[in-house]
Amino acid sequence: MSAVPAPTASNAGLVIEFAGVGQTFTSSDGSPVVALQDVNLGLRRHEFVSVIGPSGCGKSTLLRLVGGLLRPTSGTVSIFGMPVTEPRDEIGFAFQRPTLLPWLDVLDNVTFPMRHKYGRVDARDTARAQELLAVTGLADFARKRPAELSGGMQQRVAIARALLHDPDILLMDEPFSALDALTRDEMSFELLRIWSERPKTVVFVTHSIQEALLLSDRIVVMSARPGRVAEIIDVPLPRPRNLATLSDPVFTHLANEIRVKVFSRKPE
Ligand SMILES: Nc1ncnc2c1ncn2[C@@H]1O[C@H](COP(=O)(O)OP(=O)(O)OP(=O)(O)O)[C@@H](O)[C@H]1O
Repeated sequence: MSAVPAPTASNAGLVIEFAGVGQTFTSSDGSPVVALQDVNLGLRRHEFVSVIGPSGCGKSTLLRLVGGLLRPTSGTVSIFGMPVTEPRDEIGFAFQRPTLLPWLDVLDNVTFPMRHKYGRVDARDTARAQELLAVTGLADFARKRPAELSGGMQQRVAIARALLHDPDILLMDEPFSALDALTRDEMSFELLRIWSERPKTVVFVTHSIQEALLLSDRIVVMSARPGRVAEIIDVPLPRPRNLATLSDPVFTHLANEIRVKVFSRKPE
């Protein structure tokens, strides 16, 4: 068994750290696809960080690396100072589509990861799932099937499922992109409420500058492929954020600034 290196003084305070990370895939015709190149990035405890950038710049790849679904071709991704070598329990994942099991009701969908992992669901898991359904406004829908819910409600079920084991880290890959604009705003506020009640380090991939600004402490702007960290922008908007945040002059100013940055990053 290989020894796990101890955290170093430089990364001790970081929850997630990318150090010189590169990811090269081999495409179906055998040619290399450099998805990420020399990514250096550190995320602090309970920080909400969004990742934004042109299509194909490696945003999902970043999440898959943190989630242990992929090993970097160069550099190291660490969680709490330990290199990620496989999926870990302290991580929750929410994807673009809710991926619920249609034959299970809402409650059983939320507890499904426990059944899948341990072969059973205990009373504590069920109680926690019910609590999360209450937090996400779905208490009355526990016994409904996914097909009986709206898209926004299904996505909330998926988020409740990702939170079931109260992970320290929540990875979200465009979780609201399939929703209409109103539901999207509503879901953003809902997520902020959950995050403030149960703080965790969140990495949130989005194409929406508005969503990134509304939610984040910092926004990572990626360059077009090969994806690199082009810029990290602090979001000094006060919390709690609400509808008024959207018309804050700082919000408007930053939205314009980020728009220029994202659109000026043409593929190389
Ligand atoms: N398993 C794979 N095999 C080959 N190429 C891959 C693989 N996974 C990703 N890629 C390529 O790596 C690049 C980055 O992909 P990734 O999905 O991370 O980008 P993204 O920024 O999330 O894109 P989008 O915004 O369109 O969702 C793309 O060019 C993609 O085609």
